[in-house]
Amino acid sequence: MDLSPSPASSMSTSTDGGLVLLDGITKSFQEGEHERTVLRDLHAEIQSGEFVVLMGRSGAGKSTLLNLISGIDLPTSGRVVIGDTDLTTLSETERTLFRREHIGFIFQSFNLISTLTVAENITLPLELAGRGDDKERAMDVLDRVGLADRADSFPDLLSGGEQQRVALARALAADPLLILADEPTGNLDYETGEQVMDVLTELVRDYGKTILIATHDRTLIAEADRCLTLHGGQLQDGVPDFVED
Ligand SMILES: Nc1ncnc2c1ncn2[C@@H]1O[C@H](COP(=O)(O)OP(=O)(O)OP(=O)(O)O)[C@@H](O)[C@H]1O
Repeated sequence: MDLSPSPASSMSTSTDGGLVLLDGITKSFQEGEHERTVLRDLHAEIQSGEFVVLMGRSGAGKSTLLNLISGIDLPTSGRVVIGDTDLTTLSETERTLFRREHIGFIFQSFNLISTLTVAENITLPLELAGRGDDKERAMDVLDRVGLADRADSFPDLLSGGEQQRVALARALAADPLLILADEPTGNLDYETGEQVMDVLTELVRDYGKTILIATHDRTLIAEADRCLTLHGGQLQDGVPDFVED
């Protein structure tokens, strides 16, 4: 497989337009002598351009699933196919390269590098993906999240909401086809979380991105094309009928 950097838009989707295919995913963790199965023969497909919200009780396996889709972790069995690439056939290094090029990940805890400026936090992943030190691109996405004037600041000087907006800019900068967000507003107060989600929703729509967001925030369901709920190790279409923890 050729993993050399290429425009993300060149990645083809499977013949029926599916961008993400989860085919019989089972994920178990060893806990001492016991094996704990979190995901069990899970099947799902996400189409290119879809905005999907992932819900489920605490401990249902949302982070586990996002880690499998991003190739950070591997399933115990089953296939994770992104476009025409089966991540389960790649080495760890190949999965890292694939992730840099095609997937933007937004974490609950922002995960910015405190010793780099805001702009450098955005250009570093671009450099790692072989796209050079693209300051113009960094300034463009920073402008879109309303933080162009903070480009030379260090992340610790920014508020939580501002730091998460930088993380959104970083996720979008490499022009990935797929964005994964793991409770992106979990560390923010309600109002700031709403502002960050407004920016994220607008950018995802404007840039035509496919996004899967794990969240407990039911207000996001109205923004989404589809809601998937993790329950009993499997994905169900629709809104959870239980009260979230
Ligand atoms: N590396 C690991 N080793 C062992 N168990 C793990 C590991 N990662 C996750 N788990 C277990 O898998 C289950 C699902 O965890 P996960 O973090 O995916 O849930 P979640 O739905 O994201 O929860 P929350 O909404 O609280 O963030 C939990 O019981 C957790 O303890």
